[in-house]
Amino acid sequence: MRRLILLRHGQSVWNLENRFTGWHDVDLSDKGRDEATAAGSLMRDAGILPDAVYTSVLTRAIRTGFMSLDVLERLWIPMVKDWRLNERHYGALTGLDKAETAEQYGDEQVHVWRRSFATPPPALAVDDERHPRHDPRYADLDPSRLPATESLKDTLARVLPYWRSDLVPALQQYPTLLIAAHGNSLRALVKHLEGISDEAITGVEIATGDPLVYELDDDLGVSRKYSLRAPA
Ligand SMILES: O=C(O)[C@H](O)COP(=O)(O)O
Repeated sequence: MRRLILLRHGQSVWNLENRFTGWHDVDLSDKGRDEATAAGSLMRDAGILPDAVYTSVLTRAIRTGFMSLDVLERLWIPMVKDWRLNERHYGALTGLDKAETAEQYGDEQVHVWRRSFATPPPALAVDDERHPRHDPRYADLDPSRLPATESLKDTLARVLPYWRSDLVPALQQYPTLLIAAHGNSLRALVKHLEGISDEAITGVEIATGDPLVYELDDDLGVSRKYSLRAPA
């Protein structure tokens, strides 16, 4: 049996401030750090010990993976960081207050931007300092691959090739694989793993700091799924 643990990072400072975050690199809040440590304790208490961790290139996910492994005394396992596990890019909404944006554009429009499958938020201009072309961590990537905004569909379109090229081989190598990532990059993975429709995925939420365990058969089909914070 293979095990995949999906872990959304703990609360970030911008989650706390209710701001659209996306690819902005904000760190964990104090509560988020506690959640990351608690996620490690949940894995330890369940006897679920990751053999490798895959994460994004954003501090809140990296630190969540690191802090949970620290509890497990497994900081020595391989840690792979890849931009394709980043949060969905929030485009021109990046940094805005979610409640103020809802007052300006209406709850319905903001809900469409946040949860519709295929409608992306307004895009960033290339010369906007928030555009990933200005961030040195993406300097080695062909600029045409860098998003100026993303819907969940766009996020899936970068996560899925990475699943096939890197995560599936990693699962074949490591019996228990931890992915420490983000609400929407994980929703994209969950959609694929569970075969959730474009409509139904709009209602799927992933809690911060709650390790979701997928037990997978040899063909990587899901045989069982449970949350470590609220086991069924
Ligand atoms: O990027 C963000 O702002 C959050 O991490 C996820 O936001 P959402 O709940 O609006 O998808």
